[in-house]
Amino acid sequence: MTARNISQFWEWGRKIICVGRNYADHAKELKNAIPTEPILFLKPPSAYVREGSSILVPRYSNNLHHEVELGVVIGKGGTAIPESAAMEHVAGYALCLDMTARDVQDVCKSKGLPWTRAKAFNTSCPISEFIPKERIPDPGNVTLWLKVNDQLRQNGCTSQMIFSIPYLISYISEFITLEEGDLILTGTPKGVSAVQEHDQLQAGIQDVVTMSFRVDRQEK
Ligand SMILES: O=C(O)/C=C/C(=O)CC(=O)C(=O)O
Ligand SMILES: [Mg+2]
Repeated sequence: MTARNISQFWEWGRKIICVGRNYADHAKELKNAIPTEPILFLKPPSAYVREGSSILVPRYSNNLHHEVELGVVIGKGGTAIPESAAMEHVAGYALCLDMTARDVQDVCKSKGLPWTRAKAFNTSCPISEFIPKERIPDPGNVTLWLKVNDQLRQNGCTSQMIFSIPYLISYISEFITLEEGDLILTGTPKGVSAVQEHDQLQAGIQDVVTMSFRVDRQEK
C-alpha cells in the first residue's frame, strides 16, 4: 500500500469540523449574540473543491455567501487533548472558504433546524494547498483576506478569534476523536457577502498563500 501524504489531506475522506461565530465582528454583522462556548457544525469530505474547479451555487439558493477562514489540519489524532498539548497535534494549515447558502441558513434558523443544507453541499469547502506548520509560526496572528472581482470584502486577523486554536482542539476532542487528516475551520471575520454566477473569488493568508475560484451555478 502506498503511504498517504498529509499534503493531500482532502483525499482522505476525513472530517471537516467548522466553528461558527468565532469572531465578534462577524457575529454582530449577522445580529447574533457573542458565543460563550464554541458553536460547531460539520461538512462532509464531498464539500471539498480545489483550485481549477468552480464553486457551485446550489439550485435551491439565491444568496450564497463567502466566509474566508483559517483551516487547521490535524497531523496526530487524539481524544481529550489538553490545551497545553494541542499544537503538537497540528500538521499544518489551509486557507478555506465556508460557502454558506445564507437564505437556506436563515430558514433553518427560524425553524430551529440544523444548518446542513446551507453549509454542507458539494463545493461548500474550497481549500488552498496544504501549508506546513512551520510556514505559519503564529497562527493566532495572521491576516486573512478575500476579494470578489478584485473588490476587497473581508480582511481580518486571527488574533480576533474568540476561542483560540489550542482551545478549539481541546474542546472538540473532548467529544469527537480527532484523526490525522481532519480539518478544523476556525470561523470567519466580518465582511461576508453574496456571490453571483461568474464571479471570481481571490483569497489569501498574508504572504503565505493565495487561491482563486470562479463561481458557477449548479446545472438544472
Ligand atoms: O448564525 C448565523 O447567522 C450564521 C453563522 C455562521 O454562518 C457561522 C459561521 O460559519 C462562521 O462564523 O464562520
Ligand atoms: Mg464559517
